[in-house]
Amino acid sequence: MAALIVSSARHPVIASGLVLRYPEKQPIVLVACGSFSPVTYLHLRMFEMAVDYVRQNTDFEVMGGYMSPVSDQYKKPGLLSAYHRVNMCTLATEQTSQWLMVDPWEAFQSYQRTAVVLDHFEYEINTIIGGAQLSTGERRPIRVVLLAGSDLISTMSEPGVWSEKDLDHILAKYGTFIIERAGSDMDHATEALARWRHNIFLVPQLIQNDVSSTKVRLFLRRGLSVRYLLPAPVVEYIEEHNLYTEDAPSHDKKDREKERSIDIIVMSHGHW
Ligand SMILES: Nc1ncnc2c1ncn2[C@@H]1O[C@H](COP(=O)(O)OP(=O)(O)OP(=O)(O)O)[C@@H](O)[C@H]1O
Ligand SMILES: NC(=O)c1ccc[n+]([C@@H]2O[C@H](COP(=O)(O)O)[C@@H](O)[C@H]2O)c1
Repeated sequence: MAALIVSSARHPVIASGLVLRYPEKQPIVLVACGSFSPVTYLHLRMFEMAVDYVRQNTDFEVMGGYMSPVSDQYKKPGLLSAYHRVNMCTLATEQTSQWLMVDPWEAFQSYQRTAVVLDHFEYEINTIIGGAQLSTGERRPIRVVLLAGSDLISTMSEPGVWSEKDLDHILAKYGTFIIERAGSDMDHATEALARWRHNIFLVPQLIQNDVSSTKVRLFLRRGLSVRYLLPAPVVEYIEEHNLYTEDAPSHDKKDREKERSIDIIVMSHGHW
């Protein structure tokens, strides 16, 4: 499918046929699903944290990392058009990394559940590309693994957000690396998911950083600088296209609370 072929053109590992460097390891790719409105350094850091965790604690080898921006039909408050979100993710990955990519397949169509998105990656990487290649020429399937923050995983215990069938499909077949997120308790996030424990890897955030897209959007609306919170080409893209200046306040209670708390901090420092 075009999505991955486009990405592979600039990806040395995929361009060379996804060659497994350590044959004794199990090859994996990391897939992060989300709004990325806009992409922040924390989104990129999630992948680096997962790779450090993989090296130190597992027998996996990470062959690549993908961001998969959600479709416009997700209709989350503050969700800019897929066109701009994919462009920003592309700038962020192309200019900062050799192994991170954006796959636009999910973004430019109707809303797709995460289980379906992971199946798409599984098909593209194993059926179309043929998985990983060993130096002997032998091929080995690559496991697709979901990469997510603990706030997203905690929604897996909320009624009505994920179907039981999808949860089993995602956690039994693929598994997940969960990145600790400030304000979202990891134990709470996973307590209802114990039956898939063997496929859930908890990655602690050793340097606390709670940058979020909601905060970045709020800063932009208030005319505050977001430099050094996002990759410079993304900041320039936002300025050039005058994005997020008229972002509507969120309808979501949790997001409104986040915005209010930032407003209080900013006002107490006398910015307006
Ligand atoms: N600061 C962070 N720490 C850990 N995980 C994060 C952080 N920011 C985003 N993520 C994770 O990145 C993925 C994509 O998130 P998404 O774009 O929906 O981010 P968000 O920053 O929470 O957005 P918004 O603020 O618009 O709700 C999710 O799995 C989310 O949990
Ligand atoms: N049932 C599902 O497949 C399901 C439920 C909630 C969120 N998600 C995904 O999680 C990602 C992030 O969502 P939020 O930005 O709402 O946290 C999105 O890609 C969304 O599609 C999937």
